[in-house]
Amino acid sequence: MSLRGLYVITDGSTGDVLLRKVEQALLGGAAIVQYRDKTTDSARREQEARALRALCHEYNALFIINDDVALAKTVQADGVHVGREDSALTVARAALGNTAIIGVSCYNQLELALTAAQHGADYVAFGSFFPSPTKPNAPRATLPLLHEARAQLRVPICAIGGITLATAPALVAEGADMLAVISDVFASNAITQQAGLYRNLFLR
Ligand SMILES: Cc1ncc(COP(=O)(O)OP(=O)(O)O)c(N)n1
Ligand SMILES: Cc1ncsc1CCOP(=O)(O)O
Ligand SMILES: [Mg+2]
Repeated sequence: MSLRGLYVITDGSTGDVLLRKVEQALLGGAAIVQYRDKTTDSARREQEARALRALCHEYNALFIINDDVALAKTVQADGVHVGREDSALTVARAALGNTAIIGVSCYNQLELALTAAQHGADYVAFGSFFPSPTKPNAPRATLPLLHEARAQLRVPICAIGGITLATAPALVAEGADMLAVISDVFASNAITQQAGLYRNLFLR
């Protein structure tokens, strides 16, 4: 299990639909799954997180929780993803320990990524690279930023935001280790096939 490949992020589906969609993405070769649920339904969130963890591990994929360090700890997720509105990296690390994977959003700021890497982030994420149907107001990152980040950083780099199969190859060519995708995988009516096309970008 490595920090490379297709990184799918759940789309707000719940229950059986959520599990079915994620399993389809795993069948297509998703390497990492992030549970992103912005609701406050803590009982459902915990139940879904436990089920997703088990499913991901069946497929040898990593399971990451968005935002919620406490939930990541409760369900023994592989890690957590935090942004500027969330727990600080140091707080997440103290809660989850050294073996947890902690990813940090760096938007379009290389300085944030250099600091995160220095403080022990396991990966950094830049984006949104393209207009995102999921998060239309996200800050915009550019391919030259990604190029410069690749030159300066040794930690794995994740690209996110409005990614499609048309734009994905350029991100990989500029040094993205992971492509984080919501809509272009989960809004597809052939999720497994779509995930497989992303997975193929990482074969070497
Ligand atoms: C892999 C990955 N990269 C970036 C984000 C965005 O995180 P954040 O800025 O905290 O925004 P929300 O996703 O919490 O709305 C992410 N979730 N995953
Ligand atoms: C969470 C997040 N952060 C920046 S863009 C984004 C959403 C990505 O979703 P999509 O792949 O549908 O653009
Ligand atoms: Mg967040």
